[in-house]
Amino acid sequence: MVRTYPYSCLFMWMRALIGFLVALIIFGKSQGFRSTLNASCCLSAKTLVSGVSPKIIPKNMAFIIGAQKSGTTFLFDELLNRHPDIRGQQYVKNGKERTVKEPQFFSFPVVRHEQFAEYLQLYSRSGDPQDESLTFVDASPNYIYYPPAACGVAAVFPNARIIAVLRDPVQRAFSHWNMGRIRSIRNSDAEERSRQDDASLDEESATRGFDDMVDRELQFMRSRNCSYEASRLPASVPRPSAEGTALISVNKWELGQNATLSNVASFPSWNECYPCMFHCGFFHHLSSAGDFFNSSQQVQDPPCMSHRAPSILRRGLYAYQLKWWLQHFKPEQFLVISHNRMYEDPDEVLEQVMDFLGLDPKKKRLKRKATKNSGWSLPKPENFKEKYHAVFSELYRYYEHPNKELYGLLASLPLGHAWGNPFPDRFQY
Ligand SMILES: Nc1ncnc2c1ncn2[C@@H]1O[C@H](COP(=O)(O)OS(=O)(=O)O)[C@@H](OP(=O)(O)O)[C@H]1O
Repeated sequence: MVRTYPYSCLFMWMRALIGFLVALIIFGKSQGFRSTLNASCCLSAKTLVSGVSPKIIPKNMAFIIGAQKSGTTFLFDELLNRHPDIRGQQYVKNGKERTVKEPQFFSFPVVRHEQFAEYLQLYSRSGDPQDESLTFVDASPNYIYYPPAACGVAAVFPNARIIAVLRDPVQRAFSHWNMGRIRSIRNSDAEERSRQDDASLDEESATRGFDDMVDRELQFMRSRNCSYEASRLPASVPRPSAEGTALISVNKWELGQNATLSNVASFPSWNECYPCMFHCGFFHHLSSAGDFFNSSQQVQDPPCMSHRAPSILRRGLYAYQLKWWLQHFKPEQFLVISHNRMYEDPDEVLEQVMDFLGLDPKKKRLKRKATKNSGWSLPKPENFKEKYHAVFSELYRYYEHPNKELYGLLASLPLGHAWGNPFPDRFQY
């Protein structure tokens, strides 16, 4: 038998249905950012958080996301020194308590909740995660560069404080190359060392000099239309393909309302340019981040490998990396610090960071004279000023446009206040 409804009843139902749909749209709008994130992003909050006791998830997390070689070690060490409510991951080695600066947990898209539990447990060794006066810090300077990190952190710590220290990208690139060079010297055995030219050593490509590394990476970026040079990327240049994997799409955060980003439309986003870092072939087969380092898969996917190494120039393209992070967090969650300012006036910058983190001012430890050169400060090769003079000049020209984009981005956001002067326009020896 077919039931019929009087019009008034039908009207009520329709009203209820419309009300329900409106509520759904409103709710969806407020949640849309996050649900899109979970659906299409590298790391789902549900996967991670399920199976982990909420009691071990810190109430306050802060992330020093980079950039690599920008004084992040100094910043992390000094924060721990200057405020008792700052905590890092803690573990015991050879009977001694140690603090981990760089957990690097969110750099990898393949992580399981067991590993997340382990990540959290190391924090809970240094304090009660539920204690709201404490701030737990993860200072992994490669987070700014790896797209999965932004969505991973947002998925589990949506209220996190994000700190970025940015250094002149040319000096940063050189410091990075120099670190690889020195590591390579330390790692290679004596016989190997005697055969190699000291200045040409590098961890990723053991015999390359700085100029060679720069050339190689520039060519790679240009071949993909992902060098972010204004002269090379007119609006008509086709956007890079997704390399067989789904492009990551997230709704834009409210950034657009205030920001006046000059040419968002003509440049591919950071994750469009390097989508491989999300779903890279070698990541598919691995069950843990640890496996990555040991796996032979690393060499089985050459196109993806070139996304990872070498990357001394790409790591200095801060504007595009920050725009990606800004799609996951509100602008007021960020503090961007100029490396130069931190070097010139470490006390003032550290005060600013502690205030940003909302730490109890009464508990600040007595101001101590900061050691200017703590962290990694490595000997530079002889004759590097003469040897690399031309390439330094070329790089200052190269970064002119990306830096301009960065300054525009910072000026248009409420985080601009922590920023100092623009980067120097020549190499400071
Ligand atoms: N106070 C202060 N202010 C600014 N810069 C400083 C400071 N202390 C150390 N440094 C320099 O920072 C460089 C190391 O950076 P990181 O600690 O971020 O390196 S790492 O990514 O963790 O390897 C490294 O740069 P280079 O010496 O050019 O390699 C350090 O000398």
